[in-house]
Amino acid sequence: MHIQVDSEIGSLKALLIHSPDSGLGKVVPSKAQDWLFEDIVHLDIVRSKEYDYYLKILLYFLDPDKIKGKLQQIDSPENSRAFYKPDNPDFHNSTKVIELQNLLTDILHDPDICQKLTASVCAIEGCTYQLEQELLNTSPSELAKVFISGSMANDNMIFPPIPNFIFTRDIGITINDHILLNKPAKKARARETLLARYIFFNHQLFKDYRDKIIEIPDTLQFFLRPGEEHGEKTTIEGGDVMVVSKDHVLIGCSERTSASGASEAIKMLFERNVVSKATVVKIPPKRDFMHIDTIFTQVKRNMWVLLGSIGSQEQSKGLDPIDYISEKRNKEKPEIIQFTRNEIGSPKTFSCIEHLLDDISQNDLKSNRPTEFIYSGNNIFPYDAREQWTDSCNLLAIREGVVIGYDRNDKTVEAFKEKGFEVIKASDLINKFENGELNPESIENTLILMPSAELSRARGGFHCMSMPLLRESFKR
Ligand SMILES: NC(=[NH2+])NCCC[C@H](N)C(=O)O
Repeated sequence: MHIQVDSEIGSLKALLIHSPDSGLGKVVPSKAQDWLFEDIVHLDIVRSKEYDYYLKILLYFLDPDKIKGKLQQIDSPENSRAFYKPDNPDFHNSTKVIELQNLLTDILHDPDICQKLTASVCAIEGCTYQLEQELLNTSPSELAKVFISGSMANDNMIFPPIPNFIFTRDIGITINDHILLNKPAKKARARETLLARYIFFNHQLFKDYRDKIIEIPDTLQFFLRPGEEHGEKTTIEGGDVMVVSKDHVLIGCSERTSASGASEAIKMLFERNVVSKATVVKIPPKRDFMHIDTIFTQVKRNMWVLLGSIGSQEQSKGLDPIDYISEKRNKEKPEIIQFTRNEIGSPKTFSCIEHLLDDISQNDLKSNRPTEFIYSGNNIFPYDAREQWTDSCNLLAIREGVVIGYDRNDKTVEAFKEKGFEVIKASDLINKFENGELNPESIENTLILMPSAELSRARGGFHCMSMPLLRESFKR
């Protein structure tokens, strides 16, 4: 396995994903908020009417042999979605679109690892010794399901599910040939981190990269502080880390990534020579902005989608006295601080997000065209905020100019069309691929729309639902 990601938009060649497991269908309303869902989702619809399309699109672009010309067969009712079920013998088993659950199953075949991981999971979930023994007698593929869904084969819930495991972006980030593991802010995501750590350090796939995995330790001061709740934990989640060029990484300081998390990450990336420039984007610690990738992502070397209220627009003062009296307008303004490896002591600042993104497009990526911005909800209130909440700004670039997003963000879609983008529903695109009318190589400047009514309730988009491992090197 070759691992290398040096941009947000180079052609995607391999990624880690996790398809919605039965745990998503066990979120209860009283725990939805604690488990970081705002609502409960309908599992069957999330899978067969929504996520399966994501998988088909990914396979068509990354691993077409698995799917091309075979869809009628794959999707025929008598196959009951076997192709999409990780534990089924007819699972697609792509080595480009890689399912985390299967990597977990693989490592659990090693008795030593199985024992250690079972003990660790039982420790963090407070299981009895007897339950631990029972789990040790469970087959690797079943055990992987239990660790992820929290339920035994007989459907008994033994610990909470980890429904956010579908957001593979957040568990780790590939930065060039290194993998930065997360340190989650929320308890609901702790087991995901444990499983991911075991996978990256033990799976054969990553065996050449073990000394390139970066883990962020807690600071000593943290555990010496009195009390149970620590406001200033060292935390970092993948949605806050963006590799915008081979030398430059953005790190959000947000509800999920603390100042010390960002600072430790920068120090380690500089020490190991992974990048030479790191920019911290400090955003308000709000639920709807949980990570920086919920408010902006990249579409092309000179094009970005973002939420206008955190950009320059809102800050410009007009002829209304309130602009000068009220502080409110500036509250959402991010603070942007850029460090370079050799001059940490003299950071540079940017006055607004557009200036930073423009600098990246022009100077890091050497775009020879003016930088353009597409705004959530076409920058019209209240659609800007509504559509950001349903991930209008959280797009996954399959390659430069070809991005995947939700079908529910109508005004943002209009904004894309105004910039000359083709907009096509995933199901139509797949049909056109199947009947030969279109082929993945020739698609450009396109926004692919995924069905989203249920999936969007999980509060993340396709940028969150992907952890790129390999992108074609970005040519400047
Ligand atoms: N990179 C992201 N924006 N991830 C979104 C994660 C959504 C998830 N429900 C959470 O709150 O943790």
